[in-house]
Amino acid sequence: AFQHRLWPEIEKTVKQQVAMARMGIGDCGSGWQLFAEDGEMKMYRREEEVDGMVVDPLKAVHVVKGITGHEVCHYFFSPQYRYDWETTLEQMTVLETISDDTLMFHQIHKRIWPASQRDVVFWSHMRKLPNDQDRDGPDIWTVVNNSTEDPDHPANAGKCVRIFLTVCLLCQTRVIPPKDGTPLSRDNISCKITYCSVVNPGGWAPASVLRAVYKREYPKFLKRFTAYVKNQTKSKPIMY
Ligand SMILES: O=S(=O)(CCO)c1ccc(-c2ccc(C3CCCC3)c([C@H]3C[C@H]3c3ccccn3)c2)cc1
Repeated sequence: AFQHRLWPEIEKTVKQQVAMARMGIGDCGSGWQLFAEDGEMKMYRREEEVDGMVVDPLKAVHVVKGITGHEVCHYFFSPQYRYDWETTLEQMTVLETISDDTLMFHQIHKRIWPASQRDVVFWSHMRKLPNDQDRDGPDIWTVVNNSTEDPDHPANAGKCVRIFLTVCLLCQTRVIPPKDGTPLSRDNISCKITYCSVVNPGGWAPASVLRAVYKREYPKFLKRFTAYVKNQTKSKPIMY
C-alpha cells in the first residue's frame, strides 16, 4: 500500500504507546498516584513538569460491562460521534483522511478560565492487535492520538495556544460464555479499558489551575464517553 509520510512515525508511536499502556501501574514506588476512583474506574497520574509546565502523565483503567473493545475504539476514533461525548470540544476538523483507520484532526477546545483557549493538531490511528498473551482470546483494539504539524494550521498563529498530546486508548474484550450454551448476549461481555494521556499545555498556565482542570475533566470524560458507547450499542448487534 502507498506509504504515507507519517506512516513510520505512526508505526513506532503505536508500538511504544501500546507497550506502555499494557504495563501495570506497578507498586506505589512507580510514582503513580491514584487521584480519582468511581466504581470500576481508577485514575492515576504522575506529577511531572517540563520547563515549569505541568505535563502530568495520566493512566486510567476501567471495566465496562456490555460492550467490546472494537465498539469502544470505533466510537472514540470516528469523528461523527465526537461532539456527542467530548464536552470540551468547540470545533473539530478532519484535515486529512490518511487511510480508513488513520485521520488527521484539528480541534479547538473550549476556553477554561483563567487559561487561554487551546487547540491541537493530531493524527489518530485505530488498530486491532493480536492477543499474544491468550492466542484464542478476543482481540485487543487500540486508538492512538499523537500531535503533529500541519503547514495549513501553524501553531500559535491565531487566538489559541497550541497544545501537544499523546493519547492511547487500549481495549481488551472479555467474554464469559453462558453455561447453558445459549447464544452470547451483551450480558456475557465486558471491556477492560486503559486510557493513557500526556498533554503539554503549550503556553504556561498555573499548575494549580491545570491540575484542577484535569482532576475535574478526566473522570467526567471517561464516564461520559463509556456511558455514551453503552447507550449507542445496547440495541445493536455486538461488534467484536
Ligand atoms: O483523548 S483525546 O484525544 C479525545 C479527542 O478529543 C483528548 C483528550 C483531552 C484533550 C485536552 C487537552 C488539553 C486540555 C487543557 C489543557 C490546558 C487547557 C485545556 C483539555 C481540557 C479541556 C479539558 C479536558 C481535560 C481532559 C479531558 C477532556 N477535557 C483537553 C484533548 C484531546
